Amino acid sequence: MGVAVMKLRNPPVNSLSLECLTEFTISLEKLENDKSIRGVILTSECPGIFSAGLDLLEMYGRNPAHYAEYWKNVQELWLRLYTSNMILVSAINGASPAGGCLLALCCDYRVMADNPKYTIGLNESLLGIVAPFWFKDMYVNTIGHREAERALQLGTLFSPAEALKVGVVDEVVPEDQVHSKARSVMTKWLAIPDHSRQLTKNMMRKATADNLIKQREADIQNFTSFISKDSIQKSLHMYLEKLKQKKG
Ligand SMILES: CC/C=C\C/C=C\CCCC/C=C/C(=O)SCCNC(=O)CCNC(=O)[C@H](O)C(C)(C)COP(=O)(O)OP(=O)(O)OC[C@H]1O[C@@H](n2cnc3c(N)ncnc32)[C@H](O)[C@@H]1OP(=O)(O)O
Repeated sequence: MGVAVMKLRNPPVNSLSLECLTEFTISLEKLENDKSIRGVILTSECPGIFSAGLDLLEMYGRNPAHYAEYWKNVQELWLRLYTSNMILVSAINGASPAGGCLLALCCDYRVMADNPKYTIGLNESLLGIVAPFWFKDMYVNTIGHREAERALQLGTLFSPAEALKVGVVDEVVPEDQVHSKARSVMTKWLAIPDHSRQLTKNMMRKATADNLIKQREADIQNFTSFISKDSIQKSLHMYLEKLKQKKG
């Protein structure tokens, strides 16, 4: 039926390394250029994790040129996903913090597994970093200004039930039904003529995408100088240590 399934596979936690981001963007571009493909189901092959978000090791202990290159690729993936002409449905089969949530928010419809261990949200503030304006814009577009304001400040990671209530996801289903539900949602969306759906999607999303396009270079510079600060590097170090200690 012209639907591709993209499975994130970067064990152990599907963090979005530079290599992973680049491969993702290229795969997406290929699908976009393949006229037989009208929809993509985005999911994960890592058990219990949709995506741990941006790779913290790409943002810690590197040089400014690396940060700039990394951020350019994060922007590129976001622009491609958010403005895709294809129907994107995410089958969220695991934890989805920060950049993981961003991937899901780019989709036209989000189905999440009903497992309270899985959480989703833009938790950047908990790491001592700040979600950039275009993450924020997409959050506001999805859940409204008040909910986004609160969730961004608190770095809230929502359980599936909470995410459904606030509108971060569109549907919560038993874990073993996430993929079948994503497929049935896709079937419904495929019934809409592409041209009218695409023009409508473009009308809804263009201003948000253009907001980044017109200041991409400044955004890269902001990110690079922010992430290079000693205080921010210290916060990231502490967060990485906390992740390590969780194990021991
Ligand atoms: C003024 C403003 C201007 C510009 C903008 C400026 C700022 C920048 C904004 C940047 C936006 C950032 C977006 C992000 O996505 S940041 C990443 C946020 N992600 C997280 O907080 C998730 C952290 N991870 C977890 O919570 C857990 O790992 C998870 C995903 C729930 C899985 O748990 P579990 O199965 O128990 O696995 P472990 O925790 O044991 O992890 C295994 C292994 O993976 C490492 N790891 C986890 N997450 C990441 C990651 N995101 N990047 C890199 N590495 C990660 C973890 O440390 C373990 O490593 P080890 O070596 O110990 O095996």
